[in-house]
Amino acid sequence: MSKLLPSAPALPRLLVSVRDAAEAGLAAAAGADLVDAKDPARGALGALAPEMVRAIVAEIRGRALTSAVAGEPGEGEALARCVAAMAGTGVDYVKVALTPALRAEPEALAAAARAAPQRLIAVLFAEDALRPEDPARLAAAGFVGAMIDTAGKDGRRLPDLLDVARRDAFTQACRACGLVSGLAGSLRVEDIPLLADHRPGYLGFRGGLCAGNRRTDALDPARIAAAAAAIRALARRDAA
Ligand SMILES: O=C[C@H](O)COP(=O)(O)O
Repeated sequence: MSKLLPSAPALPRLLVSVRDAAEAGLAAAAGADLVDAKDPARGALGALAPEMVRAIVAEIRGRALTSAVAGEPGEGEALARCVAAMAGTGVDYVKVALTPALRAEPEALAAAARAAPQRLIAVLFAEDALRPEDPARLAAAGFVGAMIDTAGKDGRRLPDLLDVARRDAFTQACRACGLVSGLAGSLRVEDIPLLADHRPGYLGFRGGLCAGNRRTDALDPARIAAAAAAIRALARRDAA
């Protein structure tokens, strides 16, 4: 497994959010490319305690890439602090939510990127205004990736909140400045072919891979395997 996520892969990688080491092992064994540490009981970007993230990294032992959520800091100083705390756990990538106001603060963004060099991914929410200049600003500040997720977790999925043109504009803008892009937001396995057409770096899942589609329930290894198989099937579709 390469240590780096490519910004323009032929096929998207599969990100699965996990809440503990047991789920991390299960997700990697079932086919997750990127095991993402997150507390689903604490909203869209709930951070786990650093000790739990260390346990997840230890469980994975290089079988997959790892990422961890550093939360949703509201202002510049807290941003770098949250990022630094998660970067110290040894994860491959740190994900942090950026409000529209924070996205317009170049110094705070650069300080955050310095706290996790070559490892920081911005999370933008589909409910907020997405500005065409966001990816280039993030790349200039030193971020390596940007993803869109949904904040509300109210049953609406990413395709309900962001139309094809806006999803495509986002992934294209990321590729143009060398950022890894991610798409997530209450996705289901059946969304994979549609969203893969935008050529994102990865597709992110939690609820859609849990029993009953409830993100606070346990991950279902059969659903993770089905998502991994759906991504592999894209290669056959594209070759046909
Ligand atoms: O980072 C990706 C996610 O954890 C998405 O969660 P969700 O599928 O429950 O919206």
